[in-house]
Amino acid sequence: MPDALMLSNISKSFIDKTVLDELNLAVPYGSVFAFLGNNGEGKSTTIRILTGLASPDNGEVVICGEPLFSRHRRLLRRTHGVSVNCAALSLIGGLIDAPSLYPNLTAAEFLSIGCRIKGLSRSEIARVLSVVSLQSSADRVVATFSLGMKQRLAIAHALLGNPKLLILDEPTNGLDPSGIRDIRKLLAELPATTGTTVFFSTHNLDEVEKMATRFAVLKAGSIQFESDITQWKASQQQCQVIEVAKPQQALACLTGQGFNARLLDNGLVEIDTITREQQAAIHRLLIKHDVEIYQSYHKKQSLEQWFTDEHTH
Ligand SMILES: Nc1ncnc2c1ncn2[C@@H]1O[C@H](COP(=O)(O)OP(=O)(O)OP(=O)(O)O)[C@@H](O)[C@H]1O
Repeated sequence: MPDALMLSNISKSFIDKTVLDELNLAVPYGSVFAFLGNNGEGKSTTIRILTGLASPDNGEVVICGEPLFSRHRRLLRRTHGVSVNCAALSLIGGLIDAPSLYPNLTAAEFLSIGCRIKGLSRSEIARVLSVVSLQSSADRVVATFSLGMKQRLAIAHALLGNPKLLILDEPTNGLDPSGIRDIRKLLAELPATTGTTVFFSTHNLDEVEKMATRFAVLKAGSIQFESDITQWKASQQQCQVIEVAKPQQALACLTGQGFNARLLDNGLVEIDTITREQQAAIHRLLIKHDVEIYQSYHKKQSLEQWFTDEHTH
C-alpha cells in the first residue's frame, strides 16, 4: 500500500528566500502525523503546497499513490495559476486557517452546500456530523456555536466525501482547554472511525504527545528529525526524583553506588534510571543509610523540553 502522503525533494523559494529545500517526508496510512517547526520554518507553505494551493518550484507530492501536480491527467486550473490533478485532490480534505462558516445557516444547511459542490448525497451530512459529535446541533444556527463547535463543523466539512487524508494547519489554535480536548479526541480516533489519515501542523507539543502516532520536525527547509511517538518516548532519558531529609548524604550514597545523580536547585535529587529494579534499589539504599524519603516520583522528559533543548537554537 502506498503512503497516504509522500513529499519528494520539495523546494520552494520566495524572491531571495529559500523556505523549503529538498524536503522529503512520508506519512504512513492510518497515522496521526504531527508536523512541527518553529515560527517561519515553512509549515504553512508546505501545507499550502500539499493541498494544491501553491505549487513547489521542484519536487513531487503524491497522495495515496496519485501525483498531485501532474501534466498528464485531467487538470484543474485554479485562478492563482496552480495546476492540480483532480484525482489526487479528491483524496484530500483540508482545513487551513480559521474556518469560514456562514453564521446565519444551520450546520446541516452549511454542509449541504459542500455536498452540492462535491456532488455527494445528503446522507453525508448526518455521517460527518456524527463523526464530529454534532448530530444534535444539526439544526442550530452556526452563529450560536462555540469556537470549538465551529472548528468541529469545519472538520466535518473537510470530511465530506470521506477523504483518505485530512490536512489541518494548527487545528487547535485559539481554542479553550475543553475545545482542544474535543478536537484532540476527534483527530486521534479518525483513522479508526473513518479510515482517514491525519496530517496536522502544530505548536502545541503536549498535544503531539497526547494524540499523534508519528511526528516530524521541519527546520532550515527540510526534515531535521522524524519518529514514531512510542519509539521517541522509549528512547527518552528517564529519571527518579526524590525529596529527602539529607540531600547531600543521599547524593553521596547514590553516586558511591554508581548511580548518575545530581542535586537540583530546589533541593531535590534527580537520578538517571532505566529499570524499575534500579528505582527499587535507590529506595533500598537510602533507607539502609537512614535517609528519610519524603517523596519520590518517576519522570520522563516531555516532548516540549526535548524540542526546546534540541530545536530552538
Ligand atoms: N507568499 C509569500 N511571499 C513571500 N514570503 C513568504 C510567502 N509565504 C511565506 N513566506 C515566508 O516563508 C517563510 C515561511 O513561512 P510559513 O508561513 O510557511 O512558516 P510557518 O512555519 O507556517 O510559520 P508559523 O508557525 O509562524 O505559521 C516565512 O519567512 C514567510 O515570511
